[in-house]
Amino acid sequence: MHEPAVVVDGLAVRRGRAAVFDGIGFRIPRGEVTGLLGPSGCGKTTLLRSIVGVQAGVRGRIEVLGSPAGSPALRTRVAYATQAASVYDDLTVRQNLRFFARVVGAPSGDAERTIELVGLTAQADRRVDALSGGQRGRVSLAVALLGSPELVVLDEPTVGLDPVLRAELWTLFRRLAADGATLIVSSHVMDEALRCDRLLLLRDGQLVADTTPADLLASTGTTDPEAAFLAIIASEHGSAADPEQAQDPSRASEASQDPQPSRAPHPRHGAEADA
Ligand SMILES: Nc1ncnc2c1ncn2[C@@H]1O[C@H](COP(=O)(O)OP(=O)(O)OP(=O)(O)O)[C@@H](O)[C@H]1O
Repeated sequence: MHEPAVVVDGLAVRRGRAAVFDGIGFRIPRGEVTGLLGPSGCGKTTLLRSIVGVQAGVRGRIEVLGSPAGSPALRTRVAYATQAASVYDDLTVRQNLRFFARVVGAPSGDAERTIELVGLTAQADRRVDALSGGQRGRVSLAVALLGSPELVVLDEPTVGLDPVLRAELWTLFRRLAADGATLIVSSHVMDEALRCDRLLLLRDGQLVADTTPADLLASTGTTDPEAAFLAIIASEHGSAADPEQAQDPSRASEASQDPQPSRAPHPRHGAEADA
């Protein structure tokens, strides 16, 4: 049995004056796709940033591939694609990939491999500023996949994509895991839960479930993950779930939505630590 890819114990994170997490813990197994799901503002990005080692104000233990999160030894082994596409607008897709391939020391040919992986071969010679939002996101994803990292951390990679593209990306995630990579994929679209091997469900900085899709549905007696999430919330509070949220759990904490600003040009190295 392999060591888990990620071990988190007693994680507490403060951002500004507020505590986002106050002592959560879990394990993420290797070679699987773990979905990090929960409403907007629940702490998904903060947790991903903590795992990647770019979040300030972190207490507790986070081990990634056997080393403390953020260790220099993890630089080429862990990839992180933020919500903001972190690529150069005035370069073509291919130029971006070739540039970042040199930065991370990826083998020659890796630029072409990752362009193909994310389905951008036809756009390879287009400048990034001439691409759609979804295509730009996929350029960022291709950069993250350079050098075949062992752990791939993706913050809402399917947001804003049409259903066909979403399905294609999930096929790619499954393929990467089948080839041995560990993926952590955040989403506030509960339907995506069913595509994961494991699920971490967050709400207001609390880990409300650490489970599998099958167990989530079985334990809540529901047939869709959105209803399951609401059933968990309801059981925690001993009350019926809010029918408003039943329409769209992402509305639960919309007031605290706070998009991440654009980060460092290289997703692999993420951003400087901030609040
Ligand atoms: N730079 C910051 N400074 C202070 N508080 C922040 C900062 N960024 C986020 N927060 C707060 O931390 C909490 C968790 O935010 P986070 O971005 O991790 O949530 P999320 O689940 O990723 O949300 P979304 O799905 O909208 O991206 C929220 O209450 C948010 O307002």
